Amino acid sequence: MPATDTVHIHLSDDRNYEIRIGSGLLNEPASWQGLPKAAAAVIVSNETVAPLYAERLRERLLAVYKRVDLVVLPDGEQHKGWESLNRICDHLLGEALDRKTVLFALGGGVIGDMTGFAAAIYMRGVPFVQVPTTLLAQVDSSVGGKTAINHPLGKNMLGAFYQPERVIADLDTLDTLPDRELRAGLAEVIKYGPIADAAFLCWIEDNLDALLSRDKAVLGYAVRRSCEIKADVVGQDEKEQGLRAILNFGHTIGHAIESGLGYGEWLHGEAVACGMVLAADLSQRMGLMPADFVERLQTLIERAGLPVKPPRLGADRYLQLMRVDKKAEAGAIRFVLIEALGQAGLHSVPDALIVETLAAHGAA
Ligand SMILES: NC(=O)c1ccc[n+]([C@@H]2O[C@H](COP(=O)([O-])OP(=O)(O)OC[C@H]3O[C@@H](n4cnc5c(N)ncnc54)[C@H](O)[C@@H]3O)[C@@H](O)[C@H]2O)c1
Ligand SMILES: O=C(O)C(=O)C[C@@H](O)[C@H](O)[C@H](O)COP(=O)(O)O
Ligand SMILES: [Zn+2]
Repeated sequence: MPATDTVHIHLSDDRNYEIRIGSGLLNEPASWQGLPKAAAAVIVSNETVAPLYAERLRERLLAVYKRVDLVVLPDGEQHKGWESLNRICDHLLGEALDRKTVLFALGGGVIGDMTGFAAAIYMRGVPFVQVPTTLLAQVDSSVGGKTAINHPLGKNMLGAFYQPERVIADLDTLDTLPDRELRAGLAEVIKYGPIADAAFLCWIEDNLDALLSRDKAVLGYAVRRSCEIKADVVGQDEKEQGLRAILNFGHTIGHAIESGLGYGEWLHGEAVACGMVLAADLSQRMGLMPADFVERLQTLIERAGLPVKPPRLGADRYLQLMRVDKKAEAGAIRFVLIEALGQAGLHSVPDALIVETLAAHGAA
């Protein structure tokens, strides 16, 4: 049996679940035992991931379920919308699959978010399991139950909070991940340092080269520590009434970049990386953090091969895009700012200061 790290996420009403992390977990029969009983399972994946891992997963699931279907969606952030969601629902309804059917999201965050949303709405809710195959999905999107699709006017604007039954993060699936996607995943790993764990930020700085060269033990620790931090935050504030917003550090500008450019041109992790640099700068301009913090974070993000210079969409366009951010209230844009290393909070920022910051970074 492969070495497995298990992180527990504690939620109200006995909805706790496990995040299992390790090499070879896809092949491990125990990964798929003890899930809700059902006649059928459906693997949802995409054109890139399905040929790599779907057959292996299907074989394992056939030991548990009489029937295992596969729905293969087109690949890409631009396909995280109604059409793909309908494809999943069309299959479930077309095959008359019952409300016990278990969905398995096999892929990155795009597949995970859409499969979770389909699970939330099909017959008002069927169980689902996250099988994340990107670094980003293993450290972030598979955990915590945010499910969604994009709308042309805003990122993740249609969705539900709906928790998976279990998360199975097989580190071996990262072997086939393109370098650009690995770096994008590192953006969300880096995020956890400034918002929640100063020591983890130092660890990332010290281990960045090993992460980039895909040292399995180092990657495993990054996944585990990230999941621990996220599980702790989500356990305290599942539906983002307050604390959970810290996980959105870098996302106010990040999401504006993604939707402003049309989904898919910048990867989510790339947009978040750049958004974190600007949010760090805003933290300084608001008098919360010293200038050397901004330099430190920017240096790390650059070392990770991630972008730090935002696209020049113009200040008005950025403001327009950010006013539909889910954290905005009564038209006021709110940012997650760093208050001390390892501590963050939600702050209203005057438009003039946002414009000044955008201009300083060549975005306006
Ligand atoms: N729900 C959440 O809490 C949460 C958190 C962070 C991000 N997200 C969402 O996640 C999405 C980004 O996720 P992502 O970065 O995983 O992108 P992604 O799902 O688009 O996957 C990235 C690319 O890698 C490919 N891929 C996946 N696994 C692979 C593997 N093992 N080998 C080779 N190729 C592989 C995919 O086909 C895709 O081309 C965004 O939509 C973002 O909004 C959600
Ligand atoms: O889990 C969360 O909460 C997060 O904010 C994690 C983010 O990395 C993620 O991109 C999330 O989907 C953004 O949430 P949204 O509510 O701003 O759409
Ligand atoms: Zn994110």
